[in-house]
Amino acid sequence: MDMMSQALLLAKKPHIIIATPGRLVDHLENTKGFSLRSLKFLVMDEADRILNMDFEVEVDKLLKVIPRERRTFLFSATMTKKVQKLQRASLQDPVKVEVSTKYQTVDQLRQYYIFIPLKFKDVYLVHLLNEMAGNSFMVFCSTCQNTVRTALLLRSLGLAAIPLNGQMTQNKRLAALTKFKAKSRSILISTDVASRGLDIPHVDVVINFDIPTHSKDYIHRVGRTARAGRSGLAITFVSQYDVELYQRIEHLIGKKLPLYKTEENQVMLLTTRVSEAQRMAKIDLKEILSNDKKGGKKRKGEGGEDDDMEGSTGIRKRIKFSKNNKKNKNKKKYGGGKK
Ligand SMILES: Nc1ncnc2c1ncn2[C@@H]1O[C@H](COP(=O)(O)OP(=O)(O)OP(=O)(O)O)[C@@H](O)[C@H]1O
Repeated sequence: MDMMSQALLLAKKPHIIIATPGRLVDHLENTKGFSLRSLKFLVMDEADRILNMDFEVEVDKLLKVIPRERRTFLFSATMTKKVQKLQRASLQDPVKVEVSTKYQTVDQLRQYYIFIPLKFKDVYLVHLLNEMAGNSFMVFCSTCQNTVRTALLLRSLGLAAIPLNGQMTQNKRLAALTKFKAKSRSILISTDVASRGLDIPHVDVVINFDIPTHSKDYIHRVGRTARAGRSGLAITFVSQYDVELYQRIEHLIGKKLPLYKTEENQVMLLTTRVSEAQRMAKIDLKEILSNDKKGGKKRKGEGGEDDDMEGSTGIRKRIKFSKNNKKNKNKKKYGGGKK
C-alpha cells in the first residue's frame, strides 16, 4: 500500500497499527496529524531482529516519540541476551517468559544434515526434490542472486520453483507467495526474508541449501514447517566450508543431527542433466542481470503471468526449455516419488 492510502487510514485513528519500523518513521515524519503520543502498548514481534543494528536508527526515532509510560511486549523464538540491545527497548521491571531455556525445535520436526562437497549441492538438491516429489518445499539461499539462479536451474529441469527475495518489489513478493500458497508452485526458493513469521501450513520440507550464517536463523527457517502440531522435515546442506557454522547450529539447538541417507550412485546419475541446467541457468541469469541494468524494459511478446523471475528492477524472463527438456518436461524423470 502506498503512503497516501496509509495516511488516509491513519487519519481515522485506528486502535492498532501493524507496521515495519521504517514505514512508521516515514509516517511520523511526513504524515500531517499523525503521532504516537497516546500510545499505550508497544509490541515487537521478532523482537531480536527489530532490536538489531539493521533497524537501529528507526527504532531509536520511534522510542523517542512514544510515551515512556507504556507496556512493552517483545516476542521471538530467539531472543538476544545482549543487554545493550535490550536496553534500547527501555523496559521497566521486565518479566521474561520462556517456553524453554534451550532453543528447542518441536518434536514433530525431523531434522537432518547432508555433508557434501560444494560442487555437488545442485545435484543433491535436484535429487531430494525428485525423491520427495509431491511435497511443498521451502529452499533457503544466502543471497538474492542465488535464489534466482537456483529457481532458473530447477525450472529448466521442469520443477515448479519460484524465487522470493528482498530485491523483488512488494507486489512480486506477494505474487510469489500467493502462487506458493495456492500450490501452483511447490518449491519456494528464498532468502532469510522468508525465514520468520510466514505461516504456510502445507510446507512439508525446509531445505537449507546455503547454511544460515547466523545460527539463530536456523531456528526460524526450520520453523516454517511442522507448524501447529503438523510434522515436517528439515535438511541442511553442509559443505566443506560450512563445518564451523554447522557446529554452531548444533550447539545452539543442543543436539547432534543425524545424517540424511542418500544413495550416492543414484544421485550422481543426475550429473549430466544438472550440469546442462546449470549452464542454462547461468546464461539466463546473465540475461536477467544485463536487462536489469538496461532499466527493465519489457521485451516484445512477453507478458502474461510468467513473471516469476523478476529481478530487482522488474525484469521478467521466460525460461527457455531446450528441445530435450521440453520433451521430458512432463515425464517423471528421476524415478522416486516416495514421501
Ligand atoms: N492455540 C492454538 N490452537 C490452534 N492453532 C493455533 C493456536 N495458536 C496458534 N495456532 C496456529 O498455529 C499457526 C502458527 O501460529 P503463529 O504464526 O502465531 O506462530 P508463531 O509462534 O508466531 O510462529 P513464528 O514466530 O515462527 O512465525 C497458525 O496457523 C495459528 O493459527
